Amino acid sequence: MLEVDVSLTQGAFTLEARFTAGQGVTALFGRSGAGKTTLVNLIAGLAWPRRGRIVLDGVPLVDTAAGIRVPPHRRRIGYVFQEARLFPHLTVRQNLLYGRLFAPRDATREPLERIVDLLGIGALLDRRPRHLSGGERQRVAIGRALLSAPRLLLLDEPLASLDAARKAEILPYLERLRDELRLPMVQVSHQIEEVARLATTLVLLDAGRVAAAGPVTALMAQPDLFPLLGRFEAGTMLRAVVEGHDGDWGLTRLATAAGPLLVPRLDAAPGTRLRVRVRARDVILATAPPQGLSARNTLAGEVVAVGGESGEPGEDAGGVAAAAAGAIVDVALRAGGEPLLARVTRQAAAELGLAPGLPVWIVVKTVAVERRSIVPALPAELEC
Ligand SMILES: Nc1ncnc2c1ncn2[C@@H]1O[C@H](COP(=O)(O)OP(=O)(O)OP(=O)(O)O)[C@@H](O)[C@H]1O
Repeated sequence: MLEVDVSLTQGAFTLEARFTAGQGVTALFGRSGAGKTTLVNLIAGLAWPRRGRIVLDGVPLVDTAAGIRVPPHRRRIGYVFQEARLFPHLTVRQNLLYGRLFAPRDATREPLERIVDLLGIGALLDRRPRHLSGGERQRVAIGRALLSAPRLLLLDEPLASLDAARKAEILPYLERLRDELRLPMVQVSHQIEEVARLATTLVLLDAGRVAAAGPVTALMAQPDLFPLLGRFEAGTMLRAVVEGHDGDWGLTRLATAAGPLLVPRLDAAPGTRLRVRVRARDVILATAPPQGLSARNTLAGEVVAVGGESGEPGEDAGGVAAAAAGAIVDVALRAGGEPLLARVTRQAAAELGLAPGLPVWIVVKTVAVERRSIVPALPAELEC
C-alpha cells in the first residue's frame, strides 16, 4: 500500500496531491503538465516535497514533519522511464544483473530465470542494447528494475516511444507482472486505452490536484470526468465470458451481465474470461425495441445520467472550451448492473426524452468492437 499526501511548488506550478494506491496497477492520468512526472519523481525520491508524507507498506519514505528523507536507493522502488536507459557497453544479461546489485540481501529475490521467462527475453541475453528493438529494450529495462527486488514499480510512460505494434507486444508482459508477480505498479500514461487495459486504480490529475481517484471501471463511467479523461475515447469495460463461436459467420458469442454480445471471431476457448471495451461513440440508443437492424447487439438497460455537453465529436480534453456549443451529450447507462456509455447529439437526447431512469435499448455494432478492445480479465482479487 502506497500512501501519498504531498505538496510542492516548482516555478509557477503547485502540486497538492493526496491518494492511496493498493494492489494492482495505479494509473496517474492527466493532461500534459498536470504533474504526473513530478509525482512519480517524488515517490522515487528524485524530488522532495515542500510538505507531506509518502508511506510505502507502512514505512515512511518522506515525512517532512518528522524530518524523514529516505534516499532513492534505499526505497526499494523500481523505476522504468520512457527510454530504456540501458548501458550500451553491457550485454542484456549484464544489464539485468546490474539491477541485482541493488537488491537488499534479506529481500525475496526473484531468480533471474523467472524474470527472463516472464518477460520473454531469454533469446536476447548475449546481445547488446543497440541490437534490440525498442520494445525489447523496454522489456530488458523492466527486467533490470525487477531484479532489484522492488516493493513497487514506477512506470513513467515506458510505452510512449513505441509504435502501436511494439506497444501491443509489451502490454501482455506488463499484465503478467500485475497478475503473476503481484507487484504493485504506479504507471504514468497519456493513453486511456492503455489505462483501461492495465490499470485497476485511476488517479486523475488536473493542474497539480487530484480531481478523482478510485477504481478505473467506475471512474471511466462518470460523464463529469470525461473532459479530463478525453471525451473522444470515452468508454467502459464490460466483463465477458466466451460462450462459443459461430464459425460460418466468423463471429464469437460472449456472455456479459448486460446481455449477449457478438464480436468478430476471437481466438479464445469457450469459458475464457475477458473484458470488452465499448466506446461511447460506438453505442446507439433507442427508446423502443429496434427492428430490422444490421447491428447484432441490442442490450436492455436504463439511463443513469445525461450530461457533459461538448461541441465537437472529435474533441479531446483540450477542446473543452467548445462545450458551450453543446452539440453532443454523454449518457451514462446501466444494463444488467454493468455501466455503459453513449455519446449522442443533444438533439437526439431531447427528441428521445433521455432522462435518468428511462428504459432504453442499447445498440452496439459488432464491427465497432475491435480485437484490440478485447483484453484479458483481471484476476478476481484485483476486480473492483
Ligand atoms: N524544474 C522545474 N522548474 C519549474 N517548473 C517545472 C519544473 N519541472 C516541471 N515543471 C512544471 O511543473 C508542471 C508539471 O510537470 P510534470 O512534468 O510533472 O507534468 P506531466 O503531467 O508529467 O506532463 P507530461 O505529460 O507533459 O509529461 C509543468 O507545468 C512543468 O512546466
